[in-house]
Amino acid sequence: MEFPFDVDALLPERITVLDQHLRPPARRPGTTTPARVDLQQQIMTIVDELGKASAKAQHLPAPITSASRMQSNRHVMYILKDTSARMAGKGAIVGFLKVGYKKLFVLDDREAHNEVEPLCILDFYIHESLQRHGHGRDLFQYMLQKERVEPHQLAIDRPSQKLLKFLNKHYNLETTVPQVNNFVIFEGFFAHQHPPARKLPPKRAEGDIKPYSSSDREFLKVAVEPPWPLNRAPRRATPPAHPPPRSSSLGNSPERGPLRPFVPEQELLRSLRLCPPHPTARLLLATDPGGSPAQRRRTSRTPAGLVAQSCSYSRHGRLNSSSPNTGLPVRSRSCHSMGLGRNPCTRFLHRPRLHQPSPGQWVGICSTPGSFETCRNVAAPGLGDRSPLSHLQSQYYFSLTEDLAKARPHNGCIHSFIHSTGFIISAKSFVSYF
Ligand SMILES: CC(=O)SCCNC(=O)CCNC(=O)[C@H](O)C(C)(C)COP(=O)(O)OP(=O)(O)OC[C@H]1O[C@@H](n2cnc3c(N)ncnc32)[C@H](O)[C@@H]1OP(=O)(O)O
Repeated sequence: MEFPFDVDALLPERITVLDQHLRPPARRPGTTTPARVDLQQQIMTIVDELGKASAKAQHLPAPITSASRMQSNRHVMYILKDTSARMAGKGAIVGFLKVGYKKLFVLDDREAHNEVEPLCILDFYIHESLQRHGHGRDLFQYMLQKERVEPHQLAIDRPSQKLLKFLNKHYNLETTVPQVNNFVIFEGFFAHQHPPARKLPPKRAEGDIKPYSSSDREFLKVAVEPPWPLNRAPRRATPPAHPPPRSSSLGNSPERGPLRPFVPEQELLRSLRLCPPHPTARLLLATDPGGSPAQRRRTSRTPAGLVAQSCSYSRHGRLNSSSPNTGLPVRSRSCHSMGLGRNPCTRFLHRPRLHQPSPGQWVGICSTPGSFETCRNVAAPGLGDRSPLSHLQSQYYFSLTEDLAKARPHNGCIHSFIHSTGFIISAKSFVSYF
């Protein structure tokens, strides 16, 4: 990739490492030095152009690498310059590799959750005219040495087919450990729990819960795939027919498509709290023995969820049949079809109806796409005990109890799922419930 300025002088080394400051490297002695601000502008132009080229190569609707994203994240970019004779003069850029540490919740091969902070491969691109010439390997190898990591310790953010083949060829990475998020990890990831895959403290204060561990590609999300556990892929020994993010990366592996604005979780939650109840909800609340949402939030036992009765989904595919566990009526009708699915106020309607969870039982919720929270369902009065599982990347509720495998998404309704009792549980209602 060529630029209208002297790339060769701007980046004296074959590989340049950039962090969030995007500082221009020191220039070779004897080189004329333009104003520092101009140099930084040139660096930013390179980063932006590389990001665009990478997005195009990966058929992404928008770049996931840009100067502004670099400045707002603690990512590291390795930029490879073309040092060949044909590029004598202004020089050219061959490609780049972007990495960064991310707090992730990953499943091990026993499907146990592990909170780790591995180095992640976030973006990787070699110019089309120079692919399969070993440049990618040079860059990758340099990064491994600089970051002092082994390939199997890495987590890869939605790798492309080419990258999977690359990792297989150069580093023998083949068998993946299925995940519920967009990240792909390989066998051996848990073999060495020394940094960079450092385990995080098991618990953190409620206020610390943040919607983090999101994939850099999260904001590109548009379509909702069948959620976990429905889309669970078996452990495989060979690279998948489709890129793992779409097949083995479970839960939120969107198809690439047009951009949709991402609503931050806190914003959504704020709006949830401020949002007046849905008119129907008001009606229900008026006759609700459970009292105000605040009261319910402090109650671990709830009366039957009204909408759970009127808007539930039959796992047995019968209309107006009864739930096998509760005897209550269930119908194959989605929240969306009732016009309720995306209304935050439906939390009042989708009253959680767990089958009297026992003290200390874990139940999971997802409050917004791309973030996840869990609450310990405590029998004692008071607020539920928030867990650090907020890092889990799932668009769906799920239960961490023995019912987990039976939990199913509500038909097309991304904010609710069907508990094994047959009741619809809304993530949002759960937030307010606790
Ligand atoms: C987390 C993420 O960043 S996912 C996005 C990864 N980036 C992309 O998919 C963008 C387009 N692809 C590229 O930019 C490059 O192909 C990269 C970065 C994946 C690899 O860089 P390269 O310089 O081509 O790699 P290098 O030459 O060192 O290794 C070649 C090997 O990579 C794999 N590979 C590279 N290109 C291809 C391709 N078109 N088809 C299949 N495999 C490929 C193969 O294993 C290949 O070995 P082979 O030629 O013997 O089959």
